[in-house]
Amino acid sequence: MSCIHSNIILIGMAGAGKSTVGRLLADRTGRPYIDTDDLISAAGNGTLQDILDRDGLASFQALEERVLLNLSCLNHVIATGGSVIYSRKGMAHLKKIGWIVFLDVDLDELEKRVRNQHSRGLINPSGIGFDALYRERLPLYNTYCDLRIRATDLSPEEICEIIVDRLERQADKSPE
Ligand SMILES: Nc1ncnc2c1ncn2[C@@H]1O[C@H](COP(=O)(O)OP(=O)(O)O)[C@@H](O)[C@H]1O
Ligand SMILES: O=C(O)C1=C[C@@H](OP(=O)(O)O)[C@@H](O)[C@H](O)C1
Ligand SMILES: [Mg+2]
Repeated sequence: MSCIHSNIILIGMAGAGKSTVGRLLADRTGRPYIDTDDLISAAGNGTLQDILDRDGLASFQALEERVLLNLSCLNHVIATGGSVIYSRKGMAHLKKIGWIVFLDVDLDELEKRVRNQHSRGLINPSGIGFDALYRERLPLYNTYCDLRIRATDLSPEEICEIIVDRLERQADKSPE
């Protein structure tokens, strides 16, 4: 989908910077900001880890899918949680309503940023380590994205700049 009037949707591993970049990008572009983690928290009455501990993995994933399918906004910046790529229906919906940007950060850097792997509410259906989770998810992020940014050595401002630049180039190409 063209990125001009649609939502800009950030995907990537936990710790990739989706929420940080999302807020910045919303400020820069004047678009409202949504974090699907906040919607899950509100709908599930608790932190993500609380919901996971209380209701279990399948319920969490059903709730996440419901939240994704209920998104009907236009022109927003949407930061997702790292686990969205496990919902085929949810991702099909996101593809329809937005332009999907994958923040691709190397495993070493993610491990430095995500120290609280066991209390962070990570969705890990196969029960594997963080490195294996990264390898399991990488092809999914790559499959679903419209733009991949190799973000390991970039600041949030630089990532934001790349996305804004792409938006502006897209706008230049569109007919009046
Ligand atoms: N580009 C970046 N460079 C360095 N640290 C970053 C960058 N983006 C985010 N961070 C830091 O990484 C951590 C996770 O960021 P966050 O935005 O919550 O990621 P996500 O929403 O993808 O899980 C935070 O401590 C944040 O300050
Ligand atoms: O990667 C994951 O399994 C998850 C990442 C979290 O969001 P962030 O990617 O914003 O950290 C949150 O959605 C949930 O705890 C599951
Ligand atoms: Mg986040």
